[in-house]
Amino acid sequence: MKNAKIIQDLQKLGIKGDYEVIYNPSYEELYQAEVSPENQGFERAELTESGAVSVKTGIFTGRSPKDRYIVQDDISRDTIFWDGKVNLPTTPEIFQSCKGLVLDQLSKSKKIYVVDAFCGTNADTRLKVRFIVEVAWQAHFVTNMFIRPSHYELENFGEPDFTVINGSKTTNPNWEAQGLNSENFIMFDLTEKLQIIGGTWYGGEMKKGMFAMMNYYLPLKGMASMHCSANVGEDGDVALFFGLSGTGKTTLSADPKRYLIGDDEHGWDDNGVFNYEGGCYAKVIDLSAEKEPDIYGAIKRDALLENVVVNNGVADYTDGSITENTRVSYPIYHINKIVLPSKAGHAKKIVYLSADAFGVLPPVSILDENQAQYHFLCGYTSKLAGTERGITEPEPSFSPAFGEAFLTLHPTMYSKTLIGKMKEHGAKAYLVNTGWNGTGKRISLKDTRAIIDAIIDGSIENAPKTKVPIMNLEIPTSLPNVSEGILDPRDTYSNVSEWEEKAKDLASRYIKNFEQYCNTEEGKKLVASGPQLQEQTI
Ligand SMILES: Nc1ncnc2c1ncn2[C@@H]1O[C@H](COP(=O)(O)OP(=O)(O)O)[C@@H](O)[C@H]1O
Ligand SMILES: C=C(OP(=O)(O)O)C(=O)O
Ligand SMILES: [Mn+2]
Repeated sequence: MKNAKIIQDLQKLGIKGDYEVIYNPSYEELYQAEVSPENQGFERAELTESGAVSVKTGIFTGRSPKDRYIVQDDISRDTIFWDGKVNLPTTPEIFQSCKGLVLDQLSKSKKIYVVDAFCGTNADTRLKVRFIVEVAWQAHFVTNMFIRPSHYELENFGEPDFTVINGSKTTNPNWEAQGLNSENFIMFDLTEKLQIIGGTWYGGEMKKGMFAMMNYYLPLKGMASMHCSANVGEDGDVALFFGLSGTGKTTLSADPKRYLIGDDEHGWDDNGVFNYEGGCYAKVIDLSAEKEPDIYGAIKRDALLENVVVNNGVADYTDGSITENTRVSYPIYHINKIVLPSKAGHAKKIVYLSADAFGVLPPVSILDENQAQYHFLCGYTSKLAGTERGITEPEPSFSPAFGEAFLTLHPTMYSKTLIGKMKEHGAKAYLVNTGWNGTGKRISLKDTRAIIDAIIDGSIENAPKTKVPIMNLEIPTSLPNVSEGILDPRDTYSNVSEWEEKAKDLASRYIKNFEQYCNTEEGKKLVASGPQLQEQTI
């Protein structure tokens, strides 16, 4: 019996005691478990009018990067990028101590949910991940977000490649003596191939945790591993949308004219682009059926809302009183136009989404090959409110590969692999500002969508163009269906000198940030492709 084998596996891992195992529950079983009156506190879910259930994730409504550690040992020592910020080192001893806490917590459970799922569409590069959780909606979350194996695949799942044990109900009392940041922890051990979680209930730690692991294994095999959404047109033309949280990956990839490949995490190998996930995780703050019909329509039975205010069973998407980072997860087939399995050919258009809080960047710039590399390494954008603890308003940030928080290797590993693929397949890159301009307002979704259309149908290449000084960017001055007077950011200021002042400030930030890449000839060569404080002389 499968369950007897799973219980044996859990006992071997150190989850003792007498518990019932619920293995890969169906959506119906998950629903019954989530709304059970036995649930306490944040375990509870409530049914909403759309058919989706809604939960609160407790004090953690976003990721907690300062509590995230990777064990430093013989496997990780010389491979992980120990930048002192994203990948914080911990010792095998501290990991074992926290693992003990998580095992003790689960050993007290009467019910344990075990979900076996895939991370990665292709059999040769996917991770077979086993999630072990005690909260029903956490099992629902990973069922939505990861690739659901077929019955046949589940029968033949074999040993997992990676295991995630979520002990969100426990915290670490020894954190101070152990020199950790807090009683909460998210830890990875690459030798044991294990992620453990304590303190935080936020499901994003499991989702982005496995993304960080794919970001480790795939580039080491020469593949690009990317924080981007992806879609494909009728002709098989693939577009990628890179960007930090809140910049528009999910929104802009749900395009009724195209087929969705995935909304957040992809690889690119010799055959093309492929999704890591089996679902989407969309922001729902201010969501409306008019502006975002595909995402709105995806919120139905089996979708899982997080931290949304619900009044008498009706979700109020305008209410950000719990967090700005209100979310919904749903299986990818809740979007009407998709490709399944989630993969397609090689990408032809690469869009870097940047939400510029300074209002300096043009809504769209056309990048040449060196600029494509320069801006990918810079990853200039803003951290938007909500997805990370402590971020409450847009904070300018240079996030290499538009995903610094999830890079396990040196940033140049990601630029090398991506730029290599781009050159091989003749892909063109564009920098799109989905943030602010001189009006003080965010560029409208309608304008951004028209810009994306012009990139995808190629009309941007035939548009009249000009060069924006200081930022050293080439822009179109007119595009079909894009509002007049916004394409050149200088036109959105009452006085051009205002823009210039801000642009100089931003340019010096770019230049300073890029110094870290100037210790190689290759890096130094790219400086000329970035913003310039002096007029360039040839
Ligand atoms: N011009 C714009 N382009 C894209 N998104 C915009 C724009 N203006 C406002 N938004 C809003 O910003 C958010 C983008 O979030 P999302 O697509 O989930 O980002 P990501 O997937 O990159 O985290 C959505 O709530 C969307 O409605
Ligand atoms: C879910 C996250 O990001 P995104 O908004 O890119 O989906 C996250 O950063 O935890
Ligand atoms: Mn997203």
